[in-house]
Formats: sequence, C-alpha cells, structure tokens
Amino acid sequence: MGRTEQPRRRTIRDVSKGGVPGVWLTAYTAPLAHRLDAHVDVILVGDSLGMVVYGMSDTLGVSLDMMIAHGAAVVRASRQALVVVDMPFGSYQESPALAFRNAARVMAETGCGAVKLEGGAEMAETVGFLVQRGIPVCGHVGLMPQAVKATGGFRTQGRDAEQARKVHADAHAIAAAGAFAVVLEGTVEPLSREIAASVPVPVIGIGASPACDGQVLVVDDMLGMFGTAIPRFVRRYADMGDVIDDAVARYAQDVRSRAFPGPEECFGVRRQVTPG
Ligand SMILES: Nc1nc(=O)c2c([nH]1)NC[C@@H]1CN(c3ccc(C(=O)N[C@@H](CCC(=O)O)C(=O)O)cc3)CN21
Ligand SMILES: CC(C)C(=O)C(=O)O
Ligand SMILES: [Mg+2]
Repeated sequence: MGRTEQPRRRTIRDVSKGGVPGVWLTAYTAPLAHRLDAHVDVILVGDSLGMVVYGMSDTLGVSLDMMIAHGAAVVRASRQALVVVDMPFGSYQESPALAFRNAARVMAETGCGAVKLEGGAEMAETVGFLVQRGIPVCGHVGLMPQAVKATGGFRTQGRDAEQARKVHADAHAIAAAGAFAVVLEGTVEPLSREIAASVPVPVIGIGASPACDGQVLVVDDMLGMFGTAIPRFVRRYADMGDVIDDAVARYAQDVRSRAFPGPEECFGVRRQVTPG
C-alpha cells in the first residue's frame, strides 16, 4: 500500500472456500453500490436488473449494453468490493469465441473483476475458454433463470434423484473448467450442502444452504423494495418500500396544501428568524 492507505479492491483471489462466509449482494446503480461497498465482499451486477429495474417478467430481454452501462456505474461508485457482472441471455451460449468477445467487452468497458454466466456441463468448455484467456468466470448452476422458458418457471432444483445428480455434476464440471466460484441457486437440502462440501471452489448460495462458502441475495428483495413475487429464500432486512410510500405520501400532501415549498426552500424570500 502507498502512503495514503487506500483499501485495495478485492480480486477473485479473495473469494475463499471455508472460513467466514463471503458476503455477496446485487447492485445495479451507483448510489446503492456506494453504500454496499463498505459492507460486502462482492457486488454482483445481476441480470435480475431486467426484472428489478426494468420491470420485465424474466431476464431474457436483458442486453449486453444494459449490463455494461450498469456494470460501469457500479464499478465507478465502489472502491473495495469485487464487482462481478452477469453475462446476459444470448451473449455467451452460442460459442466460446462469441462468449469471449462479449465477456471481453464487459471487462474492458466496465472495469469489473469477473463475469458470471449460467450453465452446467454444457458450458464447461466456454468457461475454460474464457479462463485460459484471462477472464475470471463465476458459474451459476441449479435454478438458472435464463432457462425459465425451458424449465417452465422459477423452480426449485434437485427434488428427484436424477435432477440432483445433474446439479451436482454441473457444479463440478464448472469448477473443473476453472471457475473461481459457483453460484448455487434454488436447490434443496441436503443436496446443496453436499455440493458445497465437495466442489473444490467456493460455492455461493441463494436459496441453497447455510453450509455454502458465501451467500448472495438481490438487494432490492432484502431491502423490501421489490414488490412482486419475492422468492421464499429472501429474508427482509428492511421495509424500504414502506419508507418510500410514507415519504412520498407526505410530500404529496404538502404540495397539495401548499405547505411545500416553505420560505426557507425559496430563493429571495426573507427567512423567519428563530430566537435562541
Ligand atoms: N427480485 C429478484 N430476486 C431474485 O432472487 C431473482 C430475480 N429477481 N430475478 C432473477 C432470478 C429469478 N429468481 C427467482 C424468482 C422466483 C422464484 C420463486 O418464485 N420461487 C418459488 C418456488 C418455486 C418452486 O419451487 O416451484 C418460491 O416460493 O420461492 C425463485 C427464484 C431468482 N432471481
Ligand atoms: C440472483 C443472482 C445470483 C443473479 O444471478 C442475479 O441477480 O441476476
Ligand atoms: Mg443472474
């Protein structure tokens, strides 16, 4: 470190297996990224932004340009956290070469530390292709939201033995291909625990298991800001929606009654002098 103590930004080497679980949260905007930065290890610019920020009913309509714009905002507004950006639907499935081209754009144009992509054994070749060429990749197995049209909904994974074997094999394939971590979403116990214990890289759970090496949530969900269809695995740490409702309702009342703006909020109007 230099003379002025600047906290070094975390890298994928700080994402570790075992020990104190890693703290991951999504953020899509500069103000929230700025607030999260002091508290979390990793900020994930998730493609869930399509649903959370843009009101889409799934993540399929999210574009690479959207991910780059939000990824760049989050990198600008943070100093310490490792920033991971989701590769959106259609930007990496076609071939390893296309995946590299698009992931390279994300890295170059956002300044993020890694990308994340959904997929199991079928994406292992692509993960290896990117990692061998200098792009750190986080995997994402289990419930894969970009496959929602194929799976028929956001369904918990691993309920039957065949599915459980598949999720297990997927996590191992992605880790073996060189991913620095794997997000495990929407999988039952004890499968989730077994995957966390056996996969050699950090397993980050969302609707998975307390045995994971880290946990991730969509920040708007845990803040009580996202109204519709909140998954069962979310714990609400705040009710920001209620705070906003209350503030906006009071503002509306003040405008309608001409209580806002007051003299102190207007230019060229003599302020009332309060004694004391
Ligand atoms: N706001 C938000 N939070 C998320 O966690 C999230 C997104 N958006 N968008 C992308 C994906 C989609 N996710 C979801 C969405 C819905 C369920 C859900 O409704 N799950 C049901 C169980 C469904 C079943 O097993 O049949 C639940 O009750 O939790 C789960 C994950 C997780 N991700
Ligand atoms: C829910 C997390 C893991 C994610 O992929 C996203 O926010 O898009
Ligand atoms: Mg995602």
